[in-house]
Amino acid sequence: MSNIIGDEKKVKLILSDGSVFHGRSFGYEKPVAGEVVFNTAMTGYPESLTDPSYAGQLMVLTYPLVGNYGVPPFTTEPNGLATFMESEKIHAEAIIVSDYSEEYSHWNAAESLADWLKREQVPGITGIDTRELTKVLREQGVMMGRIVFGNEPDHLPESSYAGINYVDKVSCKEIIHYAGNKKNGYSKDTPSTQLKFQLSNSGSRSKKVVLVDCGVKTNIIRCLLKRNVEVIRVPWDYDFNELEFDGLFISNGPGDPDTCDAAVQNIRKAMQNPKLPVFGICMGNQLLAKAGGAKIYKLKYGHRSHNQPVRMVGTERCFITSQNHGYAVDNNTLGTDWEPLFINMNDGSNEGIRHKTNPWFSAQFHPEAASGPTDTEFLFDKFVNLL
Ligand SMILES: NC(=O)CC[C@H](N)C(=O)O
Repeated sequence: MSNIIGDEKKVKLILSDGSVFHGRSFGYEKPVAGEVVFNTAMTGYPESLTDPSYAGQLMVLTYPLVGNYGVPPFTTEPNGLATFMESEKIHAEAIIVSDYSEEYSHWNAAESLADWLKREQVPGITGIDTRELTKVLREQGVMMGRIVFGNEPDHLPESSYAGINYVDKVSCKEIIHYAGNKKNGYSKDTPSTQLKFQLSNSGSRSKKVVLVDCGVKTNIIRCLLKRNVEVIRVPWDYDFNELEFDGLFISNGPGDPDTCDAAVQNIRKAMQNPKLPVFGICMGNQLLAKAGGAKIYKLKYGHRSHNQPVRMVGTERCFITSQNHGYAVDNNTLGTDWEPLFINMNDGSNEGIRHKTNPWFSAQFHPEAASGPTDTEFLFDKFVNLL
């Protein structure tokens, strides 16, 4: 076996404030730049790397040991969805870890993280003091960074994150239909969740949901399909209003929601029907809020982890949630017809909104998890029950 440490090339992470972190390469070697963000989850690197919401970002994992359970095989279900990944490829620009483990062991592992990164041409760097790096990002806020190999010059072309429409880069390019899947079983709504909307009919025809694909994670589609709805996945800027459908879902997606005006206009048009059920997740929360007239701002260092506590407004119910976002809805700009649905218990920021009378709601966190806790999956039941 080759000595991976011996073969590793020296590599530098250079932050836009001038700080430099030295490490070693274990993935593909090409210089990259992106927004440096940290994720404090202890597991889930295959899901996070393939989450399209990480496009344009260099992902720092604060959990020190990474790679020890390898990477699952890339297989697809009959409907074309990836079985174990959140999309068909790695979307993060790079992964930055403290202690990469070349040795791996897991019943479902097909290859090492290093081999996967090399095949997908994504850099991975190890030996980085990720505690120190995270302290810098927490104190100064997220910033741009570059990864430079060996003796290459320190300067890559200028790059930025804000203002770039990453959604357009990762959204599907044409409409994709998925039939609902009765077989997987439809879990009934939890009566105790206290998120009450009037239930509409529950006829036998399977309901159609338009899914605005801003960079949708596989498990969101799966969570809808297993509740036996038909999903019509449309490109982020497609005007779906001419289609025949029973509910609107707005997906997660990378980057700055202020670059997604076309989607906001289409959502606003759909909201002319006050009875249409609408549910959004993450970027979907931000776009629904924008369609309702609210404003978005950028958090200092975002929420990326498996243990973000949120409280359902008007109740004492708290949930531990999976999150990945850098922007947030400004609660103070919500119109009088809207109210916060969830609040983050660490920093008080918005974690979801609801309309006071119409069946429109959204979550800033990820009820579909993948990876992370599944405690809020009942929100899909709420949505499907409204159809
Ligand atoms: N996961 C997401 O949908 C991210 C939403 C948005 N791009 C943000 O960073 O805030």
